[in-house]
Amino acid sequence: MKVKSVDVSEAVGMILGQDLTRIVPGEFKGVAFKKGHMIQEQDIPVMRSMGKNNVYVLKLGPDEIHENDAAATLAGLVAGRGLKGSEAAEGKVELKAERSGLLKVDADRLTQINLLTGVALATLHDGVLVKPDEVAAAVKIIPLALPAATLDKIAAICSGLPLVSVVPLSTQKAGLIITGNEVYDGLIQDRFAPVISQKLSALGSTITETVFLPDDKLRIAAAIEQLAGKNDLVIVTGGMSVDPDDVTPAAIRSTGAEVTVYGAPVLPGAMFMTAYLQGKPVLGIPACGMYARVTVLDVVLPKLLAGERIDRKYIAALGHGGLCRKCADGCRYPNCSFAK
Ligand SMILES: Nc1nc2c(c(=O)[nH]1)N[C@H]1C(S)=C(S)[C@@H](COP(=O)(O)OP(=O)(O)OC[C@H]3O[C@@H](n4cnc5c(N)ncnc54)[C@H](O)[C@@H]3O)O[C@H]1N2
Ligand code: MOO
Repeated sequence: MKVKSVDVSEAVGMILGQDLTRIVPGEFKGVAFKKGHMIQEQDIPVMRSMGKNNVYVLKLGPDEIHENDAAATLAGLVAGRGLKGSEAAEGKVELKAERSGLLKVDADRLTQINLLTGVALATLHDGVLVKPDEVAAAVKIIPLALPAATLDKIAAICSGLPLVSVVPLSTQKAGLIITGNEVYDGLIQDRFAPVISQKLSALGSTITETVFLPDDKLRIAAAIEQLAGKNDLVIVTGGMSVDPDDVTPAAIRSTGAEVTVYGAPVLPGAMFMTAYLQGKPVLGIPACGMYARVTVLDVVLPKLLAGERIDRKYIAALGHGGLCRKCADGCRYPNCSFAK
């Protein structure tokens, strides 16, 4: 990168090599044009009014890319579907969500890119829900000009596979089974159904049918099979722990469903179960899902609705951050460390 002095009238399209300060007594003193700015036609009279008839410009070498061009290229390489890039300015491009959905980030390749000198790529956490127009990631080029070879390395890391994307949630029908002798017999009023219904509808899905059953393994299993036949998803609440009356895990198993997880390193929600009955998810939700503001269900549901399989490895990885802080001054989830 070389610096040379040119007449401002010849500087259009060239890159300014220094900050230009403008002073209007009593009104303004500050940087009018920043180093790295690509000089535009309309800048010329302003520069002349500042007494600048000649300016220093940067001449990029054949293997150097201006920060804005490099940022735009980097953004294009890393962004997958559901994201749109802003105009590059000061070496930065923001990637905004085009729609609401689940943010997917490949954290390993993200680190590989950030290990390269001169580039910075920051994202929200993998697995968070984003709203339309929310900034989900930002790329920044650190020097004024980036070696072209760095972009080649990034292209190789991305190799056509986007690193960040937004996956829309599908609208699903769910069947709900509320277990518990005390609820079934009317000794206490059900408090679970409204909570599950609200959590699903907040994500655009619905409960089509709610069935109340005592702690009876065979009856719960039969209801699971029946509801799985009519819905995309079955949710069973209560009876998930270790008391003699806690028969929900055994009922789910007895349908022949493949249990991928029983026991999650997420508190609240440790006694959670995920199983698949003929490909349809069956979720066992422990009683904490009824009173705790946020549990493992809030973490898993968006993922499920984005079409992902809930397997043991995914649940095991939630352990790092899986402990809720139970903030005394009010819950801020999802803007906190829980299950990130
Ligand atoms: N010895 C152990 N005790 C407990 C364990 C354990 O591992 N060992 N786990 C604890 C954890 S963690 C949780 S969470 C709960 C899990 O509870 P369950 O899913 O088995 O829930 P239940 O025993 O069926 O009920 C507990 C409590 O909640 C009331 N309940 C249940 N469903 C409803 C409903 N639909 N509406 C209103 N209230 C409901 C129920 O009446 C009980 O009072 O277990 C811990 N204990
Ligand atoms: O399933 Mo209980 O999981 O942690 O409160």
